[in-house]
Amino acid sequence: MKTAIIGVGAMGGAIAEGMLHSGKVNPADIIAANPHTDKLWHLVDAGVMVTSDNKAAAAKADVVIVAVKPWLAEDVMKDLKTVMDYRRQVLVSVVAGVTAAQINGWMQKDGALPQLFLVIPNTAASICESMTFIAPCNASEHNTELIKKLFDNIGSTIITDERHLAAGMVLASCGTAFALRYIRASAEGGVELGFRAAEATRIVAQTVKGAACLLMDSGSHPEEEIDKVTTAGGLTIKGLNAMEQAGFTGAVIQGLKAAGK
Ligand SMILES: NC(=O)C1=CN([C@@H]2O[C@H](COP(=O)(O)OP(=O)(O)OC[C@H]3O[C@@H](n4cnc5c(N)ncnc54)[C@H](O)[C@@H]3O)[C@@H](O)[C@H]2O)C=CC1
Ligand SMILES: O=C(O)[C@@H]1CCC=N1
Repeated sequence: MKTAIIGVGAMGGAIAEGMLHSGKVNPADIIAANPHTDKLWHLVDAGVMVTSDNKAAAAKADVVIVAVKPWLAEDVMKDLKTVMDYRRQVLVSVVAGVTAAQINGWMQKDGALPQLFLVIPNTAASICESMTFIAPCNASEHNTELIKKLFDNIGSTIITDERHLAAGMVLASCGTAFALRYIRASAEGGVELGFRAAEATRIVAQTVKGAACLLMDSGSHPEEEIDKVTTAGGLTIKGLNAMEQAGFTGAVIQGLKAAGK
């Protein structure tokens, strides 16, 4: 199965990197299309076909993933429509905020619509740790299974509907930046406590990874694991209470809601 990635920037690039990293996708089955191919030589070296011609890339693929900025999506997709065969090809849009209705309006061809998937991954796709949301729109069960398998290669997937994509994106795609900002804040505190910046960042990153793994391995509630850390009258509870007094939980929820508007 050949996959074309149209737009190989932060997100499209992470998908390509992840597919390579997984070892489960043959590099020769990936076609990467970007107007500027000069930054994509590492993909060429890995065996990926790279081109600046979107239509040539799409024509060769079974799955066409569009990963351009939202304001370019209409022109890019209308251009792809001229070469896509909806009987054998599937369209995947990772373009945030562009709806199935909009895409169907652009892609409708002689009364036919493409089998469409709205997909929201995150940049951890590059190391096969994405949390990816997949919303099938006029797609068969067979193709839904196929697209799920493709994105399972680069992390964890949830099949959902279009209504839930925005919330998923805020939690998991924007959420990558939010989690990293916590790490940066904590590392800055670590420097004040006496660690060098790089050392503090490594310590906090490992701590956050460990905390996430505790939840994922045990399925326990965060508060259950927090209870194991907070000694009565101890240090942790003083830290947690000071953070809450400064509005920690409220600030996180406000940030999520602002991003989701
Ligand atoms: N960055 C993220 O964490 C996430 C991004 N998205 C969505 O992915 C899409 C891409 O975002 P980023 O990768 O962050 O942007 P980006 O700017 O890093 O990448 C876009 C790429 O498209 C290329 N491009 C520009 N014009 C093109 C054309 N006519 N044909 C083909 N390629 C073209 C650019 O050269 C660039 O490499 C956006 O729609 C965004 O909403 C979705 C989920 C997460
Ligand atoms: O910030 C953005 O608009 C895009 C969508 C999710 C992550 N990056």
